[in-house]
Amino acid sequence: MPIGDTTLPNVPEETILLRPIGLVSTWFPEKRATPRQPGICASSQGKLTLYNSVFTNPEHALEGLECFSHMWILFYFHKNDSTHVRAKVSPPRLNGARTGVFGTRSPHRPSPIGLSLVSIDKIDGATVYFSGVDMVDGTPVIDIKPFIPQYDNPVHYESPDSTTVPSSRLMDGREAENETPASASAGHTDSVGTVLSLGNSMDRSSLRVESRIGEREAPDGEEEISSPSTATASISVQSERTSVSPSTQVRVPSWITQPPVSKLSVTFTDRAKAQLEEISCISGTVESPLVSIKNVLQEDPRSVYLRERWGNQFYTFLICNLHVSCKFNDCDHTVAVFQVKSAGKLCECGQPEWQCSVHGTSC
Ligand SMILES: C[S@@+](CC[C@H](N)C(=O)[O-])C[C@H]1O[C@@H](n2cnc3c(N)ncnc32)[C@H](O)[C@@H]1O
Repeated sequence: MPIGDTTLPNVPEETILLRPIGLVSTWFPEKRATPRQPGICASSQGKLTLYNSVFTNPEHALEGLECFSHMWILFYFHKNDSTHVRAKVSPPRLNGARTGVFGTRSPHRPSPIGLSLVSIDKIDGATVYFSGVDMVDGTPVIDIKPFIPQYDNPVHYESPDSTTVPSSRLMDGREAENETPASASAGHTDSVGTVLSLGNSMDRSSLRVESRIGEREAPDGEEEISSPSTATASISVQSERTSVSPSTQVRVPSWITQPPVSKLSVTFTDRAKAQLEEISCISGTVESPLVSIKNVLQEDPRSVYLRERWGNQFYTFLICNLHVSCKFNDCDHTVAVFQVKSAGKLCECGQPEWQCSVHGTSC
């Protein structure tokens, strides 16, 4: 087909049918307070169970995936309320500024497909257990693919032994082997012109971070009127290795590296702590939910609309078997958890009862 010809043969403009391969189970029954990217709750676990209908033996399709530490999940934003998609969205971390939907990771897009990089914990039959969750419970999965830094990372280079590239931090905060410097750039940012060493002796790569005004990712797609941001920044990945070509420069806007909104400080009242401890006696799983609650709240899960319209408001959400109530204080960038109630027991299999379809109410 000639370049520029926008008509594709045999692909009707509005009807590409895709078949989900399975569903994910996560701790987040609602969109509200679901982490905006997998790295926010890097240790929060989810699982993907393949449908029997896709393959007669779905576990066969997973053979070989266990050799990889991470995988991409492509999923369908099935809980989007509106079918009306706008060209510009207001990501919460852009603090009200609008930007083009394709310049964001907003769920509100013409083809509502999500893309998350997660860490593979275990594969058991037709189920993949993973860490790093930004999906609502029950989200349909369209596809999964192994994460291959040699393919997926623009800073591709040949290492001397061709398989060993330096270990460094991935976006989900875990250590991973076979990772190249660019994906390690998140979280290693500094002010204008700072050169950051990745600290590995093998490739001696360094990051030059040139950023001006700060903003950051994590859109929720809400449309609100506000002044557009003109902030720009670039991250140049520089390497002393000769095999790295100029095309390895990676650029992101400064709202990824330096958000205009600060992280919140999360506190628990004594009452909330006591309630958590009490629930922990029942479920025995409080430590991770506690960490997850903190991680969710410090990133401010509210939409810009909620934040601007309702200011220092009470906010409640569900996480695992917990119903959490808190209060934001936007003046001092704090959020206090004042109540944690049980939102149902945990099933004997360790999942919240609302989530367990196998055991249901019998346990
Ligand atoms: C900002 S998106 C990012 C998803 C993915 N990492 C990406 O970049 O494409 C994550 C947010 O989408 C929303 N979300 C998650 N699962 C969803 C679903 N099944 N339907 C609708 N919205 C969903 C939640 O509000 C979550 O915080």
